[in-house]
Amino acid sequence: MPLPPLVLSMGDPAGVGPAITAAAWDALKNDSSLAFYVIGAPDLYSQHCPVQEISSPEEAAAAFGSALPVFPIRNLPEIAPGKPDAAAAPAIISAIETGVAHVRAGKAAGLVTNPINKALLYGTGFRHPGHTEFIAELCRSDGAAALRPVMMLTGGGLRVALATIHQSLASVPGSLTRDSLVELGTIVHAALKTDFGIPSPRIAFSGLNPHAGENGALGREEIEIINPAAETLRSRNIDISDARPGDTVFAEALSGKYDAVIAMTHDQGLIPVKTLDFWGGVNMTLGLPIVRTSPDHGTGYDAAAAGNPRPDSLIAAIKSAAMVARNRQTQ
Ligand SMILES: NC(=O)c1ccc[n+]([C@@H]2O[C@H](COP(=O)([O-])OP(=O)(O)OC[C@H]3O[C@@H](n4cnc5c(N)ncnc54)[C@H](O)[C@@H]3O)[C@@H](O)[C@H]2O)c1
Ligand SMILES: N[C@H](C(=O)O)[C@H](O)COP(=O)(O)O
Repeated sequence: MPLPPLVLSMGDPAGVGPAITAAAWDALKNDSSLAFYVIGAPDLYSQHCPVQEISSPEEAAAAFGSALPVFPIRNLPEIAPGKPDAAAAPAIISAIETGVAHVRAGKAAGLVTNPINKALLYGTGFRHPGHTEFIAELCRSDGAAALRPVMMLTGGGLRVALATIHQSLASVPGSLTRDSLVELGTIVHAALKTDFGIPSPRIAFSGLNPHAGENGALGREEIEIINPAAETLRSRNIDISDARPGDTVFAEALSGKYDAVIAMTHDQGLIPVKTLDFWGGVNMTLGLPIVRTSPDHGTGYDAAAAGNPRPDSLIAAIKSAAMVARNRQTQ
């Protein structure tokens, strides 16, 4: 059965989002299997490419070959590229909310988010650390327990999931628990099978401390938290390593030993992916009932102001969302 189109959220209108969305449409417009529409203000896109306003997602597929389908947002003040403005915050948030609602209603196959400036949104009272946590909250059904969203970055031959996401480095050791790592390993294992089609995934835990703690001499989180979590997961038939040294585990994964690495901190996990493949990197959220991906870069205000920012990572995110949606459909 053909899937519905993907939906893109506008992101920060002063960032690279509008230009890379138009450029991605231009690159993909002849491939109906990657059809998408964007929720945003039509004027943001019409300066870059032909645009067709749509009043429902069902109109997107027919329009896609000749114009960028735009599901319009009307409450956006005029914004110049490279000049962030907090007045755009309600429209930025509403584009994400509407995108999630469309996917949950089955009108779109997955959500691809354009970058937002987190500090700008925090300043207007936005209380979620990023898309990842906000979208998990939007996906929570009334009265249900909170979902555990998992950030995974792919690129450069790596898949890297994060044990901790948007939090200070100082708070990381205190928030690592055995139960939380068991839950995380279970979600990553299920996603590798379902979303990536890997029948028998092999996963590595990275250590937190240098040399994975050097038998406890350089830190005890490996002995007391990470390795016991790995043991529990192995007892449930999940192929996962004890904590591997963080400086070599990514080279081991690149050599083919692991299908994914679980990193303990945001930068430990994202530095290898963004360094190896900034333009092909994709950020995706595992553990949700909807498909969600994003480029691996941020708002890139300087690139937006200079004009012609690169759409490569957004294109990779669109292709990844389509792949995951297809894989989920065939389960
Ligand atoms: N998915 C997201 O929403 C997301 C992801 C990462 C960062 N951010 C946000 O982005 C903001 C800026 O973060 P940052 O400066 O650390 O990272 P950034 O990715 O925006 O910029 C890093 C460098 O890459 C360049 N760049 C980024 N995208 C580009 C593109 N498409 N074409 C050409 N050059 C590009 C920038 O000009 C800059 O030199 C922060 O507010 C952060 O919260 C959002
Ligand atoms: N941590 C991500 C990165 O650095 O690429 C980024 O901030 C995006 O996070 P959300 O998808 O939660 O907005």
